[in-house]
Amino acid sequence: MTERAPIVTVDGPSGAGKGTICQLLSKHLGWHLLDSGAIYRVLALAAIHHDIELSNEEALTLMAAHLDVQFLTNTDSNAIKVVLEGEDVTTTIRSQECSDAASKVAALPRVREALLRRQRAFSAMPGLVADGRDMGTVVFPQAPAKIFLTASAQERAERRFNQLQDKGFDVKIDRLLAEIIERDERDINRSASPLVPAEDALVIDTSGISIEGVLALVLEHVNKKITD
Ligand SMILES: Nc1ncnc2c1ncn2[C@@H]1O[C@H](COP(=O)(O)OP(=O)(O)OP(=O)(O)O)[C@@H](O)[C@H]1O
Ligand SMILES: Nc1ccn([C@@H]2O[C@H](COP(=O)(O)O)[C@@H](O)[C@H]2O)c(=O)n1
Repeated sequence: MTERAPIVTVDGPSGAGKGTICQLLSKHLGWHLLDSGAIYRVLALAAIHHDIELSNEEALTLMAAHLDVQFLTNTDSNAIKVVLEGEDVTTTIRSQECSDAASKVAALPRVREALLRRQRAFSAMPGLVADGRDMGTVVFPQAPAKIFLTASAQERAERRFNQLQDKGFDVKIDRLLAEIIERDERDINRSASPLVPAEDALVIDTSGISIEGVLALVLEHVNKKITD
């Protein structure tokens, strides 16, 4: 019988620290990493490139099933390089336009359905750390360790502000806060796979906790559920 890879799911709203924690955790454990948000971002970018309306569920579902995308992991840092139709789009998909477009295509039920198999294919030995909105509820409901990271919208906007300022972008905190609230509302209120903690998830409010502090809490839970 083939052994099932252990899975840790990390869900939560934008800016809660999922990507940061998942990269550190996957490196620490030596496990694979799924950045499911990047899949929705890539699909949104492909739609923009091919002039497909972000509400055209039929065309987007077809595109989702045939998307020519590669996720290449840097073995030193576990950072992921994203290649769409032969082009490195790692930075492009992080733009505000792609964030907004991704949350629009992600609200379409058939698009989500079409991406399920692609996401589940990331599960492989020795294990998987899966980052997203519905990893613990829909994509990997059988995962033994589930985490839901959150923080106040104000704190998440401030984190994003610092992140973008460090990269040299001219950003306004009020605009970032409004965008975070708008994206939260769309993710929480959609009918398909809404953003909600799995019943068996450990919810961690990371407001005022350092990245190292959050990682320690996550590792404690993972050790209890999986590696102990
Ligand atoms: N606990 C924390 N304390 C302070 N800053 C943090 C913390 N966690 C993450 N950050 C910082 O917040 C920013 C956003 O974090 P990250 O990209 O990991 O969030 P995310 O939940 O993956 O967001 P998204 O879903 O939009 O991709 C980064 O600059 C990161 O360094
Ligand atoms: N499992 C997921 C992951 C992401 N989304 C949607 O994609 C948007 C971008 O995700 P990031 O994590 O990269 O910020 C996000 O706002 C969600 O709308 C999703 O629905 N399910």
